[in-house]
Amino acid sequence: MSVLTESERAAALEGLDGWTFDAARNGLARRLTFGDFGEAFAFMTRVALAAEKADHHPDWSNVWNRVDILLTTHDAGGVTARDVALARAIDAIAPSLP
Ligand SMILES: C[C@H](O)[C@H](O)[C@H]1CNC2=NC(N)=NC(=O)C2=N1
Repeated sequence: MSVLTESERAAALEGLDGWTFDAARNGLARRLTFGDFGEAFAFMTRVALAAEKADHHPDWSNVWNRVDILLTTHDAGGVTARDVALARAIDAIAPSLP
């Protein structure tokens, strides 16, 4: 899996919801805020299942109702189509939460 070019990455970002490119960490970043910890963790559980199924995993952290996600492909050293696919899956999960 090869790292996307700058223009491929920019095009991918246009189709995503609330993601930016974090140049310092070389990944796609999104922060989500929920009503409380339970909602945040329910979201993380669903993302974890999708990530495991795809064998592609987020770098992320959670503080109470906030989840910070960074998607990068460690094996390739940057953003690949696998990160874009996982970002899409996360976007599909996020709005379906109560
Ligand atoms: C062996 C296995 O396919 C790899 O280690 C996978 C697992 N999940 C992964 N997740 C991410 N984000 N990057 C990877 O390079 C990666 N590699």
